Amino acid sequence: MFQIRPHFAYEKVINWFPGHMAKGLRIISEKLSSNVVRILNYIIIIYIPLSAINLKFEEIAGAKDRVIVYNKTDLADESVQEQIIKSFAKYRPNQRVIFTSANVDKNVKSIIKIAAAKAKEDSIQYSYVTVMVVGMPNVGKSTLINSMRSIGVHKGKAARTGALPGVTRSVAGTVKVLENPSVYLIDTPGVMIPHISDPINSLKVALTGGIRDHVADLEVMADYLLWRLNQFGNFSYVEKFKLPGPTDDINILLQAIGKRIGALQKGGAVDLNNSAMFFVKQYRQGKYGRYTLDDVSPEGIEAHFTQVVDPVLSKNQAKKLEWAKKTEKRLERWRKKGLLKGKNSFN
Ligand SMILES: Nc1nc2c(ncn2[C@@H]2O[C@H](COP(=O)(O)OP(=O)(O)OP(=O)(O)O)[C@@H](O)[C@H]2O)c(=O)[nH]1
Repeated sequence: MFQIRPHFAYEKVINWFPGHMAKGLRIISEKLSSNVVRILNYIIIIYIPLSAINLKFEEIAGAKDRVIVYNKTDLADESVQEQIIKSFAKYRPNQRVIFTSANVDKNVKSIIKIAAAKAKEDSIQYSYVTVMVVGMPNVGKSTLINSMRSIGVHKGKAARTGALPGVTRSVAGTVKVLENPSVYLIDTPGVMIPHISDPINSLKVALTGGIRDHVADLEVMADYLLWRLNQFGNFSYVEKFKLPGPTDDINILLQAIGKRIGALQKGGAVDLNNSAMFFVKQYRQGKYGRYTLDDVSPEGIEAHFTQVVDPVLSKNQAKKLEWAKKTEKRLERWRKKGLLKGKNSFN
């Protein structure tokens, strides 16, 4: 009889934080702390609205004016948007949230309007506004920049896009997206969460395309996807791959997929990795419906903000304060010894 596993057992954490991301994060942080960037466009992929919040961005953004852009709305459950708006109103009342499908220019104009309003707000002090676009890999940053440019100044592509995560590898120059008032954008490399602590969250990020597939295990991703589809009561894979009925066994499904698409090895055995890749890619293209993988019930969101986001941010804040105090003490010692002139310059 068909039964779904009560829990998905997975203990490994998939972490992907290559050197270009660490460097990108450093430069993003420097530019943000200068006055060059006045708005931060923080893009999150909608089908993991909570797991994809990169607390590193939250931390370095500080009080900078920001717009949270949930992109790829064409691939996720639309009813989730209302829940997200409510939760931001409660936990982040100063942050604006916008839902876009950058690949078809949907709702992109709203972001240009926000930037234009900011430029007009203090036009005496500034003659233009610069918006930095940040987000995890593959969320659609470059696509959004191209879309804003096409809508705002009717010009073609400025940023390279690609289906693989990690296409943009360095912080680029500025791209003009509006003439009057002048609005510029800065594209940045996708920066992954430096250390994802929850194994299932890391699996979700990999499944939705944020981590290069060779770093994660495609068969495990496919297994998790199957388990979630079964949970949602979505058995469309049965007909698609001519199975006798639903299954909770990824091997049965991958065998069927391999035979159907001809993913076979030399001796005729099914190539499980290629079959898994086919299944996962189809999901990423929205071929299994529009599902959100995080728990976005009011309780789920509340738990995320109060038990995950806020404790991590306040812990990091406390660490920073402690570090600042230690530095001040050290400088004071050096000043007493006569090693420092004035506030903190050396003799
Ligand atoms: N379905 C859908 N696909 C999108 C959307 N926006 C972008 N994409 C696709 O997502 C993939 C990644 O887009 P990019 O714009 O290259 O993403 P990025 O965030 O710049 O990627 P990195 O260079 O890895 O940081 C591309 O295949 C885009 O066509 C969207 O709103 N909906």
